[in-house]
Amino acid sequence: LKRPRSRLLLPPGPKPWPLIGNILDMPVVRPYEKYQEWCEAYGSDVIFLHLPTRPIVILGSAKAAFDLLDKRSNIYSDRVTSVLLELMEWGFNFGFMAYTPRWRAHRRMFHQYFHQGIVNKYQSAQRQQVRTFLSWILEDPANTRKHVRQLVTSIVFFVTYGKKIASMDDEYVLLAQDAVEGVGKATVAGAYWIDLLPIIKYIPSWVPGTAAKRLAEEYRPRVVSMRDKPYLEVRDAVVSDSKAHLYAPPLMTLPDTEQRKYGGTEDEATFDEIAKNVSGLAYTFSACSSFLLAMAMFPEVQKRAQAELYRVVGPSRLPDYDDISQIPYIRAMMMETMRWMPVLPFGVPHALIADDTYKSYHIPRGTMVIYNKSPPYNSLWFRAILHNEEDYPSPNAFKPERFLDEDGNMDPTVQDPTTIAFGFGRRICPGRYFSHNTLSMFIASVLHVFDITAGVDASGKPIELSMEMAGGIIS
Ligand code: HEM
Repeated sequence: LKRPRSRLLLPPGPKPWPLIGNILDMPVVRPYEKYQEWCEAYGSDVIFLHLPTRPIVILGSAKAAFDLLDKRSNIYSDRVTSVLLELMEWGFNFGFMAYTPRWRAHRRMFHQYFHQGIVNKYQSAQRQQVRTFLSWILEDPANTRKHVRQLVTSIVFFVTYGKKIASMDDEYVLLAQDAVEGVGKATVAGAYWIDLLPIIKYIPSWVPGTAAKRLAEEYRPRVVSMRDKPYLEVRDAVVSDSKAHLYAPPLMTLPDTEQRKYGGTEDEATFDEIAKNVSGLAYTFSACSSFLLAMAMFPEVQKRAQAELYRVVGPSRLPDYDDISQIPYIRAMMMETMRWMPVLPFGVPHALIADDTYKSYHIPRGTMVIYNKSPPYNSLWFRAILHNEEDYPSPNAFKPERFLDEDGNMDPTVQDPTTIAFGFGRRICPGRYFSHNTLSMFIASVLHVFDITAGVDASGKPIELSMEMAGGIIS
């Protein structure tokens, strides 16, 4: 009540109830469908929702997302700290931190290890892990999904801790999988009242209506184990100098440089948390899986890529990074994977640290901003941004050619989907260059040695594939 009211109108949206605002309107299942309905009903790509703790703005077009989250990223880079994620002990991960000096310190340090000029240092580990993965598929193609999960976990653990992951049922793979699953469940905006009414965290979890607390209690031990166990194991090995089981000089244990550099300084705690930051695992898993699905659904694309690989690499060796850089079609396939089935349908919500005005509407400080960029194929958002006919004709088709000119080179006039899929402004994904190297090696290596087709059912009939997503914050 004390805050001065702006004379401008708030963006349109469903009518709020006294006190509880739009709590009851918040969709829990397939929220993007409801968001789409609102945008159509109110004829606006900016929708406003009143919630007791903070308002929410939903952006329904790429233009609105760029205008606010990118061009005004000095005020749109905060995060809404989720009570539920905090209760699950996810607070150490800077992707969830508010726009504070602590976040800045983490981001700066993460950047030192993953910026564009340095990521190629990890290429040999990425290449080695992908090649090992090929042998798993050869032996056991029925478990491809599990192998992909093991691969992406192996790459991150190898680079961070110098550890090899022995099997797809490795404790660390399962821990990471479980912990990330908790994020998916916790982050559907408005799904849990605890984020709307934080007082719920003080109510015992046996009281009806405190499902979120029970969810947090279920996932907390898994998150804590994922965060601390591998880190402590490697740190102990470094301290006791028994590094025999480590295969590489890992990021976090380069004893002469990093440890000594940060030991005893204020940066030590930041470095410790960065070293435990295995974020990005689930994103890469999603992208690799979508790519495999696309290949099974669009065999002609697969054939063209294989022909290109055959031309450049030949039949007697596996592709390397130099080869990949000579094949624009592979680069185009990566872009198409990001566009066709984006990894984070809603991105990660940003929040606003100062009052703002957009399209003559007032957006108050503290508003949480969700950009609804890519839910399933048939929704407005998907068409509007990464599936719009104008930028991407026949948007449901997986067509890497759309990014190439007549001579087969990259066509700079086509909007690069990675400018959207990795987020915006000061919060843009800092792991994008690293992920690019993983994904390009994955695509080239898998296609060079395998044909990807749908599996068969019990009667031997090919399984029908569709591009429907399983839901949650990560596709
Ligand atoms: C296909 C793979 C990936 C995709 C599509 C992706 C996408 C994203 C998106 C959309 C965001 C949120 C940006 C925003 O708030 O606007 C993000 C944040 C982040 N990503 Fe990625 N990512 C991928 C892989 C990775 C990898 C491999 C790593 C780690 C090496 C990583 C580390 C992070 C971190 C630390 C953040 C939080 C940044 C912050 O809040 O300041 N990501 N990512």
